[in-house]
Formats: sequence, structure tokens, C-alpha cells
Amino acid sequence: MKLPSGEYEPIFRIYEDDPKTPLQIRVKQHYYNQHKFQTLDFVKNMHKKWLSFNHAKLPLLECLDLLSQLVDESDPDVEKDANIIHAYQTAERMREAYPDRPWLHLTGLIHDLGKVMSVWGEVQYAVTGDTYPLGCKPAESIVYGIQSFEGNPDLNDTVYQTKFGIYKKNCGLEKLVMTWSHDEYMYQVLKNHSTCKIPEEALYAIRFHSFYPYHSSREYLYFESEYDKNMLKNIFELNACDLYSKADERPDLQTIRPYYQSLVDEYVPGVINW
Ligand SMILES: O[C@H]1[C@H](O)[C@@H](O)[C@H](O)[C@@H](O)[C@H]1O
Ligand SMILES: [Fe+2]
Ligand SMILES: [Fe+2]
Repeated sequence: MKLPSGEYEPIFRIYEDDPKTPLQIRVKQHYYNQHKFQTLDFVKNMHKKWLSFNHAKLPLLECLDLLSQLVDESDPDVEKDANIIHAYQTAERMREAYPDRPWLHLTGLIHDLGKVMSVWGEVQYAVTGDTYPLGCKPAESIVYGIQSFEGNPDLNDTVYQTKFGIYKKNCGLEKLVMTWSHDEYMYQVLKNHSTCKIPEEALYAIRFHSFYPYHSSREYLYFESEYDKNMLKNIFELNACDLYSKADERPDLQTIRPYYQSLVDEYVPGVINW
């Protein structure tokens, strides 16, 4: 899109219905899998599996290093780069944008760290990609649309296909059973770590940063509480640095790592249960 200044804005998040490139084919396949296989029951099983935090014991940056093994197959803007590059790119953008809130630099660094589930063998359609709630009617803005849900048994449930489904109006996003993904996992890992000092607003941003149908397409607003309305700006602060840093230069990880280690020591010290 052309900006008033005459410059072109970088374009991100293109999802082609009729993909021609291996990258676009990969992305479409990812979302068709997610939409077909993520059911309310599937997510309940994921909660049992991952919210027992018995997969590994690792300090934060050591776990982050594992993302050098992960390429996110849901992402149309990153073809081959490992996710660790994106972690530091996002963090450095946050550092530039919010110099007086150091915990946000760390939030940028770890916002996608829940993707480590994939390194430990989890299927990517339960780890990466946008999120949305189960147990109620899917919103129109979900990428690839309703046709991509074909074969999902939840479509045959009369309650799950109503607007409110199993929820109450304005119940608050925290009550929603979201598709299982890196967002909820990372949020819960941090909540479970008793010495975590990252403020709640930043944890909230981690938890819902992939809920594009809500924060960017402004759907599901009937589930919002007053708390959610006040918190939305925190998602946007992260989202701007998350999305628009993908074309940035690759940071020199060795040089900047000590700065992030000092933030870890202050905000998320010790060995974490994953
Ligand atoms: O493909 C991307 C990627 O997986 C991100 O980590 C996630 O937050 C986005 O919502 C998704 O579109
Ligand atoms: Fe993410
Ligand atoms: Fe990200």
C-alpha cells in the first residue's frame, strides 16, 4: 500500500486462497490442519499434556536457544529463518520503542518462546499460527475462512456453532478456551514460575498476541470485559514490534545477549519448569 509520503508500506500477512509458491502452500496446509483438528476436546487434552510443566527444566535463555531449530510453518513472512532471529528482532524493536520499560524488551524476546513445544515434538498446528476460541462460532476473519474448517467434528455441535456457544456475553477473554498454541503455553509457564516479575499487562499481551480476529479484525467483541478493553493497548504495543520487525536486519546475538541476560536475572530468574 502506498503511504501519503509516497513510500510503500511493507506488506505482511498475505494468505493466498490459491497458493502457487511452496511457502504459500505450506501456510495454507498449516491452517487447514489447525482448523480441522483443533476441537474443544483436543485443547483439553493439550492442557493436560502441557500444563503439567514436566517436559524440561531450563533457564530462560537456554530454552530460547532451542528456537534456532524451529521454522514457523504458519508464517507467510518468514520462509526459512529460525524463530530465534525473530525473537531478538522483536526485542530490539521493543528496546528502541519503549526505552524506559525494560521488561517489555524481555517480553518481546520471549513472546514466541512457547513455540519450543514444537522442538519437543508437538505438531505445529497446535503451536504456531493465529488463535481463536473453541466452543463457539468461528469468526469470518479467521484466515482461509469457514471452508477451512471442513471435517472438524465441532461443526456438528449445535451449541458450539452458536454465537456465544458455551460462553456468556462479556465473560472476558480469560474464560475462553483458545486454540492451543504458543501464546497460552508461554503465559501459563510464566504464571507458574513463582519468581516471575513481568507485569500482568505484558503477560496479557503474550497471551493474546496471536488473537488477530479479535485485536486486529475486531471480532468476538461480545466476549470482552472492561478489563480486556483496558488491556488491548498492551497487545498493540507488542504487535507493532512483532510484525514489523520481520524485515529488520539480523541482530548480532552474541553482542546483545548479555543485556537480555541481565533482564532475565531481574524479571524471570532461575530454572523454569516447561
Ligand atoms: O504465523 C504467525 C506466527 O506463528 C506468530 O508467532 C503468531 O503470533 C501469529 O499470530 C501467526 O500469524
Ligand atoms: Fe507469536
Ligand atoms: Fe512473533
